[in-house]
Amino acid sequence: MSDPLDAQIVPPPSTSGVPLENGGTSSSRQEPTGLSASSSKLNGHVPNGTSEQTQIIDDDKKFTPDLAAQIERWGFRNAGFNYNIVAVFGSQSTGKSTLLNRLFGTTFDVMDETKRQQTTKGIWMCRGEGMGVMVMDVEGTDGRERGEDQDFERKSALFSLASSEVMIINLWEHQIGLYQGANLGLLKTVLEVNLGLFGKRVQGGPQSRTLLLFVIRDHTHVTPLSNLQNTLTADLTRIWDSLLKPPALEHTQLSDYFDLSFTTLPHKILEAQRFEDEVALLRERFTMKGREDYLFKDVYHKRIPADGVALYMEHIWEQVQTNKDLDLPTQQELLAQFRCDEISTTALTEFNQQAKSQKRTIEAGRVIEGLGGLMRDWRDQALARYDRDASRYHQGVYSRKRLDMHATIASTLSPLFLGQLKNLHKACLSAFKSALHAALDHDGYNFAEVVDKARSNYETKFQEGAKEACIEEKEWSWEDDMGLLREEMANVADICRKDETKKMVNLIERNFKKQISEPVDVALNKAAPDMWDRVLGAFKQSLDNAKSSYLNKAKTFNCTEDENAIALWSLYQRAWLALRAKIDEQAADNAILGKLRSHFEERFRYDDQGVPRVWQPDDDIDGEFRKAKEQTLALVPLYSKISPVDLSLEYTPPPPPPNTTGSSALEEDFDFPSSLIIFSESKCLDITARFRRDADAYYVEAKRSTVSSIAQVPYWMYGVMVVLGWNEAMLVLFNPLYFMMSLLMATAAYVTAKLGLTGPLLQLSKTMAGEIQQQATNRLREHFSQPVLERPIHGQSIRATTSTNPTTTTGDYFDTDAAKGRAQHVEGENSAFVGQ
Ligand SMILES: Nc1nc2c(ncn2[C@@H]2O[C@H](COP(=O)(O)OP(=O)(O)OP(=O)(O)O)[C@@H](O)[C@H]2O)c(=O)[nH]1
Repeated sequence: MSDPLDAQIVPPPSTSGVPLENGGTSSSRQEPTGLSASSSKLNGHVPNGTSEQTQIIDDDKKFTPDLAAQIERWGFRNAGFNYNIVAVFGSQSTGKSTLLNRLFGTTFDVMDETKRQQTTKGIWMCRGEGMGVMVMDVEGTDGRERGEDQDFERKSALFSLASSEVMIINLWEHQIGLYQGANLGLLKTVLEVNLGLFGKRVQGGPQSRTLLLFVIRDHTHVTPLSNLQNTLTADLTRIWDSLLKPPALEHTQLSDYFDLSFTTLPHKILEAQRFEDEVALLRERFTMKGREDYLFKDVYHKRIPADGVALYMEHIWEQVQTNKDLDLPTQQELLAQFRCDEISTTALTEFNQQAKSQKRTIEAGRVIEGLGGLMRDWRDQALARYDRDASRYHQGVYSRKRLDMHATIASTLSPLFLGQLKNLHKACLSAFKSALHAALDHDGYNFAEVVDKARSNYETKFQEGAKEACIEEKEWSWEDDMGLLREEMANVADICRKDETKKMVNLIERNFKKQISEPVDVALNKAAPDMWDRVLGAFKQSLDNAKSSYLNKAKTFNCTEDENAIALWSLYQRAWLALRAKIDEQAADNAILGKLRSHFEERFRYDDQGVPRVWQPDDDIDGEFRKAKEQTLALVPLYSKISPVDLSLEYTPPPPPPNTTGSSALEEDFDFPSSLIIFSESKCLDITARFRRDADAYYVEAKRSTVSSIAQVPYWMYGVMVVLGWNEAMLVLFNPLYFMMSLLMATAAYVTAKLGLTGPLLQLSKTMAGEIQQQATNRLREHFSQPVLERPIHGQSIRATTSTNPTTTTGDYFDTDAAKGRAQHVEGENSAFVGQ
């Protein structure tokens, strides 16, 4: 018999002697040459467990619950089929136990010579010493203790036949030929129960045979073995023929079920040595597998794995006890089911612990590296454990239970696989996002390339991880998850693309604003009829630049034509609004008034060469004022609307592309025609009025400046001063004190000049003088800004509403003529003041 696990079974240690009756040992008793070696060779895979005997069926016909444990103690737990069972059958006190102890080194009790009463009650079992044999000592038949009760005899025969490979029939030589003495009744029982037991299987051909080994004791050599053998064979055949067989078995032969073997042993006491020698030779037939007359042939084996023997025997005995039909195949199947379940449960317990160890990690959302390998290991280990123990049982049951076990394993591992897929999915998606953002943080990326690279990278990672974890290729699948991941990555890329497109448009818009800022400032600050031509020219130029930079970048974004159309449309709108914002900045109230004022000043306060004018009393201030004012006021309508002189420069925004609804917030607010108007009509009037007030103030100031020039000190006054101050000068020159002081001052002036301090001193003096002048001017202005009526001036009064400060004017606007009249009043006042 071959078993893949045989090699793992530890060989039993050799023994120096075999136990004799009642547990004694005989060191004098020699094992036949080569026995130890051969038995070790034969049963090397079975550990040499204890030879302690156990009563498997007691006097009350009860089966022991301890057999399984005992078999394990004997070391047969993992022996598989590498064991043999032998039973002995025969009349009471015919030396059965003695024979077994001698043959197998067992420790069965032997009858006490002095009492001559039954020793073996029920059925006992013991492990053969140094060999993988379970030996059954069956209660003797014809026992006076059981009297006419042959029930146990029958049952024990049935039980022995169902379990053992070799049944030793033990009988005295002198019993042969006698009906009772030769145990013919016993033999009849054996054959009868055999029919009931194995008869059913004859229809399909006998599958298991049993060896009946006749051991003829106290052989005197008077009758040769061959004669005894013939007699016994004839008796058996006769009994077989006389049996009432079921019709289907009518023509079956004894040899269909049994092999017969015969041997003799001399008298144990009279020929002690020969007895021992013969026993040793017989023992070799049990232990030396290579011998031709080896007794434990494979064909006799009942094919019950060692770990199931106890259970099998228990079931058999239960059936026998309840007088039920003993159907061995069914029993074997039942046993297989029971044992396969047990083995599977044991294997699954360890498997479940292994699977549970990784469950938490998966539930925590982490990906377990090499989970597939782990799961494969757990599964294979569990199946291997199951195969090792269960494959020896009924093949149908074994395969069926294996499938069940496989399904259980798959269903236990499935949540781990699904969890791993989920975690893998999440991890890949998040890594994809990070990779995308990391790549986009660098300048000069190609969006399409970045997305393709990241997508293929994480698709491959997911695929590899999923494939690795998918250990049930037929039942589990990951392709749907892969599809989902692809979709989600596409969505992420799409969102990212839109964000990046927005960023790009914003950047282009910023650049656009920078580009148009200066040309617009320059054009609007220098008002000219072609002012808008220059603004729109710069706008179009910048817009073309913006469009080409968008299209260049958009190529790498894989944008569709529609998306490009929408983005460009939005860009045009934003560009136009940016231009409008820039214009609004330049056309704000104060800014536009400033522009008008400076335009007016350029023309009114400076001459044609750009030199500031010093108004002389005979200058045509009114004419210049009117001219400059009209020219400036002509700018207001120019500023009020964007309208180029060259119509080709007119800008018309492109129509919105189809399907743009909701795509841009600008769409609803954007009204291009009204955006061309910078000032409304009322605003124009307002600006005009405000400018006029400013211009009037300039006019008044110009007029006043002529008065100031008239008020200058005449040159002859200096001559008068010299004449009148002559005496004082002489006084200084001729007075030593004054002279010394003058000399000191002159020296100080010289030193100052030499030290280069003249400049700072002059500057200081100038500043001081300027400050004094300023103070004086302010005082004078304050004085003149009071209503004339409040001042002690003769002459006629003027209206109290006038003021020199244009910004504080609160009265009605007055036109040029009114200003002229008012200036004349002021002029009169100033003359009066100077006169004073
Ligand atoms: N004449 C003779 N006596 C033997 C032989 N072998 C054993 N005996 C004796 O027969 C007696 C019964 O021996 P057991 O071995 O107890 O016989 P048994 O058949 O096991 O007896 P039970 O278990 O009571 O049925 C003992 O006194 C033995 O010494 C033998 O070969 N020849």
